[in-house]
Amino acid sequence: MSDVPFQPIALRLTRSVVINGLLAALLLCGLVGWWERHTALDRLEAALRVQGEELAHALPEAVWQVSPDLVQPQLEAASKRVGVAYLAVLEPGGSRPIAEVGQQQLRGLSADIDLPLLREGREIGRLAMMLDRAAIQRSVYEAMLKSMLASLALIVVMVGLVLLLLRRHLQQPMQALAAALRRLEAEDLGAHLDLHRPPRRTRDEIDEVAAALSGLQQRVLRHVDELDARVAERTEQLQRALEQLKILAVTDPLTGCHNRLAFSQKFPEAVAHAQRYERPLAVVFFDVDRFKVINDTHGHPIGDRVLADAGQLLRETLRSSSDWVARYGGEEFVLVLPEASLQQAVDAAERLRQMVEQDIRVPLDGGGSLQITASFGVAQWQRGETGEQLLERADAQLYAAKHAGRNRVMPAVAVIA
Ligand SMILES: Nc1nc2c(ncn2[C@@H]2O[C@H](COP(=O)(O)OP(=O)(O)OP(=O)(O)O)[C@@H](O)[C@H]2O)c(=O)[nH]1
Repeated sequence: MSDVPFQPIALRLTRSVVINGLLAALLLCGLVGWWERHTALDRLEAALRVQGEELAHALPEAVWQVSPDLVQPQLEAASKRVGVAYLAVLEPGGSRPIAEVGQQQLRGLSADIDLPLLREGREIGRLAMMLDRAAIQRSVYEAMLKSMLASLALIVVMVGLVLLLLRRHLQQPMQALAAALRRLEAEDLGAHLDLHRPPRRTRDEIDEVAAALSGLQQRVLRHVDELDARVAERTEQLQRALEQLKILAVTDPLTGCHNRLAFSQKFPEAVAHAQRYERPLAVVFFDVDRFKVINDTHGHPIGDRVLADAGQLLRETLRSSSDWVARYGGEEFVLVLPEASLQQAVDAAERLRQMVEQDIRVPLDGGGSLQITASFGVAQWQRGETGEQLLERADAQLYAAKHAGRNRVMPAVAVIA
């Protein structure tokens, strides 16, 4: 749309007013001229006839006195009238002129106006008048031309006036409206739509358009506000859901401990930290004793409850915020204790062993409750050791604890490299 050249509406309207006005004026002048041409000749002829009659009334006295000095001036005065080609006073009944003005066109022709000159009811001569039709037509055309020029001048004045009014009442307010709309930017849709029009008692279409645009502006603003609020609300919901998802992705749903995925991400970091800063790191394997028997005897729901209680106990009993626990698989958990010496890890495992034995009581359907025990394998990270090797050593200690009768803590002895 912006490729199309701009043309002010006032200019377009003015041009079409000028063209159509000129065409209308030409048509009007043509019609008037045509009408004038037909009637003006008749009117002029009638006027000349009246003048001839007045002359025929005034002349008899001078003719009677046979006084050409009196007749001639009257004929000359009358011949000055436009359209008179020839004027003559003729002898009564004859064609011989007593006095005449103009070219002698009467020879062999009959006069256009032929009036008797009467004295006391007796004809004492005749007044003959020939009309100059070419002069009459010329005067008609001159009158037409003058009226056309006057119409043209009137049209020019009218067009100028229309142009001024269009500029003031249409072009300028429309330009102000366009400028005000251009000022509305995405960041400031609320900018006031002011056309700076002088105060008036009435409203026009431009006021209507401006009012409609203001209404639209308010509705768009309200809609944008609603959208902003909705987006903010949805963003908050999404963020909460995302947080929840993040937690769920790394959490074992049954026990609330880290899951195997979280372990595989966090454990290498713990080992890398211990290696880089040469800090102590210990791991403790935890496994519920004879868990298969529990499942087989009391059913999987009770087995699940045992695992949930064990997981909760492990999570809540961990010493520092840097310690963490993951469900390694089945009924097996692994505790990762950064900054813990072997002894500290053994002490923690022993404390947990006692708590499992004393505190976990899973109520049974038939009455009473189920008491459990757990075995622990403990190992401390040694310089140069990989995470897998550390886990293998702790797992081996768990196996040893099981083998030694369960419900005990078995620490790994340091391996001399
Ligand atoms: N209820 C329940 N049972 C599970 C779950 N994961 C693994 N198990 C069961 O845990 C049992 C593990 O048994 P085993 O590996 O033989 O070990 P155990 O019976 O505890 O014997 P020890 O470890 O030698 O004391 C199997 O019967 C698995 O089916 C679980 O999420 N819920």
